[in-house]
Amino acid sequence: MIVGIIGNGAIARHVREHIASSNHSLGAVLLRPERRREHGEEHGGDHHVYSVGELPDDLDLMIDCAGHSALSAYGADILRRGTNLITVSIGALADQKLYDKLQDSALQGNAKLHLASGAIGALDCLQAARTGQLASVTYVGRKPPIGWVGSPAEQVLDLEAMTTGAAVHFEGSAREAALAYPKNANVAAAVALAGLGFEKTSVKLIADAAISENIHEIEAIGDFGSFQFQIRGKSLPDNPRSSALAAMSVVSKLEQLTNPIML
Ligand SMILES: NC(=O)C1=CN([C@@H]2O[C@H](COP(=O)(O)OP(=O)(O)OC[C@H]3O[C@@H](n4cnc5c(N)ncnc54)[C@H](OP(=O)(O)O)[C@@H]3O)[C@@H](O)[C@H]2O)C=CC1
Ligand SMILES: O=C([O-])CC(=O)C(=O)O
Repeated sequence: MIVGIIGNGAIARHVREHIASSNHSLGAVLLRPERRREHGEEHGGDHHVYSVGELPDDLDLMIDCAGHSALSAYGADILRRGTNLITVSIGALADQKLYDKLQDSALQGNAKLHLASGAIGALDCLQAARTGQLASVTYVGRKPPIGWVGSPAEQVLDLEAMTTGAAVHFEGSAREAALAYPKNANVAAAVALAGLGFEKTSVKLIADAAISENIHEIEAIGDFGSFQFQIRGKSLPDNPRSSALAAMSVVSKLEQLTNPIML
């Protein structure tokens, strides 16, 4: 496939490395229009483009690795032009207007928006469990203080001074979490979409000085029984906020779309 990527950050770089060593080829890297000045006007060997209109016609797939504002800015136009899109910015779907717009655009363009599972697992279990009755789903996201820098946690905690202990800085619904923490609570949105929805999924976010990994936990109870899931994810070397598994889940989704037999 000829694949385009939105963004040039930690997740995007991981995905680009995979594409470079696969049978796929990179067709475009979509960056903010402001970046055009830094890179010059030409579309050099880096495949840089600065708007959806500049994307090549022969793209088979776009991958959003750039966060909520990018999905909001480009997602609908990409889907409307008939290009399938993988996104890791799942929390953006907590905005119901954006959700509806993306859905309408996908239908108009006969394209699909594929959600990468991100930094969490067990979403298949939740999806199956919700076809029976799900009584409750709670998600707890725990990161070292540095993982919350730039988030609303800074308004209630002195993250830099936090060298011991753990502190809850958010408790509420998955919708509130996903909208307030666009770089940190995409997992809350994934859990909500797989299970009980944005309102009924309870979320707790914790800064924990005693850990070095991003720990995500789900507890679900329903007609199926109950499960507890915990993952201790290493962060990407160039972004302590983002788990490596989130980038790997994008690669996995790309493979799912191309392999003839896939779980
Ligand atoms: N589903 C999940 O479990 C997870 C999801 N995520 C999501 O993935 C996003 C990216 O993570 P990561 O790669 O670690 O972040 P980085 O900060 O390393 O990179 C973000 C990249 O996106 C670009 N970007 C941001 N906004 C726009 C925009 N409006 N248009 C074009 N480019 C844009 C940035 O460009 P510039 O330098 O110009 O700003 C930068 O290249 C996170 O913000 C988060 O929302 C992250 C981790 C887990
Ligand atoms: O990468 C992670 O560990 C989780 C994350 O940032 C998110 O949910 O947005």
